[in-house]
Amino acid sequence: MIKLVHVSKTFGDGETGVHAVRDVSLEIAPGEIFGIIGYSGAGKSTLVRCINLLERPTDGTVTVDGQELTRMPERDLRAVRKKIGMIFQHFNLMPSRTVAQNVAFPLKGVDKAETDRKVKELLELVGLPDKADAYPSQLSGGQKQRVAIARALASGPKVLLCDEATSALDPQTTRSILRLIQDINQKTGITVVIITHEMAVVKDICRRVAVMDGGRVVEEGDVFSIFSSPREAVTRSFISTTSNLSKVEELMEAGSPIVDLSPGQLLVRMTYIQKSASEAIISDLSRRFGVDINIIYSNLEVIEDAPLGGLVAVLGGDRAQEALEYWTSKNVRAEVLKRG
Ligand SMILES: Nc1ncnc2c1ncn2[C@@H]1O[C@H](COP(=O)(O)OP(=O)(O)OP(=O)(O)O)[C@@H](O)[C@H]1O
Repeated sequence: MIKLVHVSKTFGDGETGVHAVRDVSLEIAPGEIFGIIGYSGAGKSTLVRCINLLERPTDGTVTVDGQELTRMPERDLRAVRKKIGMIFQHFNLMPSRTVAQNVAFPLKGVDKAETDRKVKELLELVGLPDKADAYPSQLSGGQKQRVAIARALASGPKVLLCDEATSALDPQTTRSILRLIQDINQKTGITVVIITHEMAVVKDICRRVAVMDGGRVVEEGDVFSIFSSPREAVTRSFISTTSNLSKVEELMEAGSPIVDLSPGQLLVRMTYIQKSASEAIISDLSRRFGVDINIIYSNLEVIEDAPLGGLVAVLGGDRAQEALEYWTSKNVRAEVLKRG
């Protein structure tokens, strides 16, 4: 649905030029929810604005739904942009217009009866059927984003670009907006691109993710693989924000008594590395090898129907080392952090 080939965007030129996006190639399939994550300044917003040519790339090609946008003159892009809806962190609603008028904005030229029908349908879809006559100032942040989503969908787009769409919202409202986007994706098959600096958002809703750093995509893959086997330091640092498993290093540095070991004990971090890993693995290990497992941190959840995450634990018993090897054979990565 979306194909970027060697896309670069430089603002200004010469020594003062800013290379916001550098040689990015990506393919996003129809109906997929794709995440682009990166720290502030990584180039995410610029890249997403290249998808609808709000920014014209300095180099490379952008193809959406089979049409190469980078070859089109500006006047032809207006029609193409109707296929690409966009929502923003600060909603960008028109304050002097009602909710219904905001949603109807992209429907200019459509007759009144059809516009009214469409607006009603969209407000029902986003769960705000009773807010048609309200003004944006009378709405909560989550409700404003729902209106913005309805407006973005009014022209019947095939792609929805979400630029930090939940960054101004509290965690509970974030979840409800992500559920709504997921619901719309499932009902309509719309392709969704989510720009975010929050790994929790990626984990919650995306099937695949690209990690951006310094204008480049440094790592890309399905969410389970990226979480279980990150290659780049920047990816690991994002993942650590959604897990407490790296906190054990802080305990070790601080010399905490929690990580003092008796002779023969092992301090281990285990993480699932493949979807085939089984959740019964801990009790199984304990029974099979007679090891005591004292869990210090655990962070387990289910992504794509497979357990993801792991735990930090102290293993004790004569067969602790053997038990570790058994874990490894069960698609679990086991790192020994300290030996007693
Ligand atoms: N119109 C512009 N003119 C000049 N430089 C720009 C322009 N837009 C973005 N930049 C620069 O390009 C780089 C990437 O910015 P961009 O907004 O794409 O990053 P981002 O990852 O979306 O960060 P944030 O989440 O903070 O918006 C930054 O160094 C920024 O200052």
